[in-house]
Order: sequence, then C-alpha cells, then structure tokens
Amino acid sequence: MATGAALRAFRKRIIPSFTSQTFASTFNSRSISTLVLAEHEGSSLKIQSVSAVKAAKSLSKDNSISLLLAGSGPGLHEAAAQAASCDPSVSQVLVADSDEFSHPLAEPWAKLVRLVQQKGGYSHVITTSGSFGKNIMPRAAALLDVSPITDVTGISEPHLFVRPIYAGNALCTVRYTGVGPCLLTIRATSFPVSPITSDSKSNEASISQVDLSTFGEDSVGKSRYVKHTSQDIERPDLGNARVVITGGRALKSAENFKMIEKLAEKLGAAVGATRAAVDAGYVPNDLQVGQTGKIVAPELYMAFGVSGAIQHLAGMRDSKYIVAVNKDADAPIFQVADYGLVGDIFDVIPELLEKLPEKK
Ligand SMILES: Cc1cc2nc3c(=O)[nH]c(=O)nc-3n(C[C@H](O)[C@H](O)[C@H](O)COP(=O)(O)OP(=O)(O)OC[C@H]3O[C@@H](n4cnc5c(N)ncnc54)[C@H](O)[C@@H]3O)c2cc1C
Repeated sequence: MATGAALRAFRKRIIPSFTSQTFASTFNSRSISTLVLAEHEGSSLKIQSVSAVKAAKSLSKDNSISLLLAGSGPGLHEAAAQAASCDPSVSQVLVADSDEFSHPLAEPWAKLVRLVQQKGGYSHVITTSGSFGKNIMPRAAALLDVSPITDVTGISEPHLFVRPIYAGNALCTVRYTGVGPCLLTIRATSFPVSPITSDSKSNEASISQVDLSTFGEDSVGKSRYVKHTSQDIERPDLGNARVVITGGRALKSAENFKMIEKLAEKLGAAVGATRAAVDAGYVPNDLQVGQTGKIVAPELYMAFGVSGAIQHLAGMRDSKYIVAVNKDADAPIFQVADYGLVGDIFDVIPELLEKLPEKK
C-alpha cells in the first residue's frame, strides 16, 4: 500500500524573509536562562515536563534551567525531589506550595509565572502544549505583555522556532522579535525523552520555595475548580503510549468500539478515536486524536475505519509506523500509512482478536 513518504514530503517550509544577521546576533549574545513550568500528578513529575527540559536544553548549551512546580501537600515535595534529579542540566527547582495551586487553575498559575519570571529575569519560559500549557501560557503572556509562540516542534536558535501550521501540512519558521521574555509551548512528542525511572538519577539540583508573600489575595480568578475525572488508569496514557489503537466513525456504536478497547488491551496500547467517533458518543473526548484533540507520536499507530481527514492526521502523522485498515482503497489515511489493509474492520478486528495471544 502507499507509504507515508509522499505526504510527509509534501510538507513545506515557510521561512520569513526578515532574517537579519544583526538582529540574530543581538539576541544570541544575551544570556539564556529558562523557566520550565512543570506538571506533576500526585508525587510524580509528568514525563512531558522532561520533554520541556529537553526543549530548553536545545535553546543554548549554556542555558541555566529552573523548573517551577506548584501545588500543595507532600506529593508536591516528592515530585520536586524527582524533578531535581530528572536531568543534569536543571540547576534549580522552585516550589510554590499553596492551596491556591492545589488544582491547576490557570489564573493563579499565570500570576505565579509572572511573579517568578519577574524575580528571576528569565529569557525564556517553556511548557508543553497540552491542556495545562494551553490554559496557562496565553494568560501569563498577557500579564507579561508579550506574545507567546505556541506548539513549537523545533528550535533552531534561541529566538528561531519551527511550528506547524495548516493542521500540520506546512512547517513555519518564526523568529521571536519581542523585547520581553520569550514564552513557548512545545509539542512534547517533538522532544522525546526516556521514561523517568527510579534509577534515572542525575546530579541533584537545589530545591527552593517560591516566596509567595507578595502573591496577593486578589489572585483568585473567575474560574473555580469543580472536579477532576479520569478514567482507565490501567491503560497507558494516550499522549505517551508506545502503541495507539484508534477507531473511527466506521465502528458505528459505543458497543462496537469495545472491539478497539479489547485490541488495545491485548497489545498493551492506548485507545484513540477520531472526532467523528467522539461526536457520535462512542467514547469520551479525551480520547480524540487530532488538531483539536491530542497530538501523539507512538512507535505504532493503528487506525481502524478512519478516513484520514487532515485534522486527524495533524495529531498522528509523526507516528513511527502507521497501520490503516479501511474498506475504501482510496481513503486518504493510506497516503500516510506505512502498512495498509483494504478490508472490513468487522472482519479484521475479530480475526486479530482471535489470533493475537493474550497479554501476559
Ligand atoms: C476545525 C476542525 C477540527 C477538527 N479536529 C479533528 C480532530 O482533532 N480529530 C479528528 O479525528 N477529526 C477532527 N475533525 C474532523 C475531521 O475533519 C473528520 O470529520 C474526522 O476525522 C472523520 O472521522 P472518521 O475518519 O472517523 O470518519 P469518516 O470520515 O466518516 O470516515 C470513516 C472511514 O471508515 C471507513 N469505513 C466505513 N465502514 C468501514 C468498515 N466496515 N470497515 C473498514 N472501513 C470502514 C470509510 O471508508 C471511511 O474512510 C475536525 C474538523 C474540523 C472542521
């Protein structure tokens, strides 16, 4: 079947013409120091935050990197200890411990970013472009009166970045020309790192508390925490899974979608879905992959009954191997697939379920 090479090669680079040497050298001569906004879940640092550190490292060899963690309670401090040894280039971990941060509400976080940035005078502030970063960074940028650069997939120079546009069909090289700090959200999948394990220890960075005495009582914003629901802790996280099994509208019902879930179980994979499958109510929207869903880049992405609309491809085209099953030989998904099978998913999936061994 068709390989992904043709479509991948179709990507274009747009490079603006105002690449002034003088401008570049002015910026390059400034010292680089980066504040990484890190996320933690309970007592664990999220792996995406280590990707943000990797991105920070590619800004400059001499980058001084600080990690900011906020929350409350003992889990925060355990996560801070983990953060301190997550990468040798992290020089300090700043901890903001307050009930204000017990839930990741954007308003207090944005004010915290302004406070810490202004105290530390960082040249760059980086976080990942998941819901956390997308929520906080634009607000922090507004408070600091700068324009953020979002969804960065490549860093060429401290102020020269690559980001996808047109649902990933073109890559745009943008230069940050602002005078204030450069705020970036990065795609974690473009800065892959190894999982954090108990033996992935490097030298430990210092941990210090953020002085919140000037934080102010007006920091409570218009949003309010209601509840957190998360499902399916058994399965790998969609954003980081090595294998993703995705179902599309062709599954026809929530009941049929369970075939996808069973297949994922057998393969130790995460489940993904197209927006059409989500909109039809087969699965919740946190499983949506694509432009308006999650961006994934697993080693293996299997798409069943997925047409391959550009908005879907925007979220999975960087997967290492793409396998597609579709009964329409002309479905666009086959243009990006490394392996394709023209067939009926209601024949193929049951056969796979029968022939694949049980997960040990
Ligand atoms: C602004 C915007 C943002 C969007 N964001 C996203 C996004 O983030 N993610 C996303 O996925 N979509 C997104 N969409 C929607 C996107 O355009 C498509 O509508 C959607 O991806 C289609 O989903 P699908 O492939 O499941 O359904 P369809 O396009 O209906 O395709 C179903 C496919 O299944 C095949 N099929 C049918 N029956 C069988 C069978 N029995 N066996 C095998 N194959 C079969 C058909 O040949 C077809 O190719 C967005 C759209 C817009 C406008």
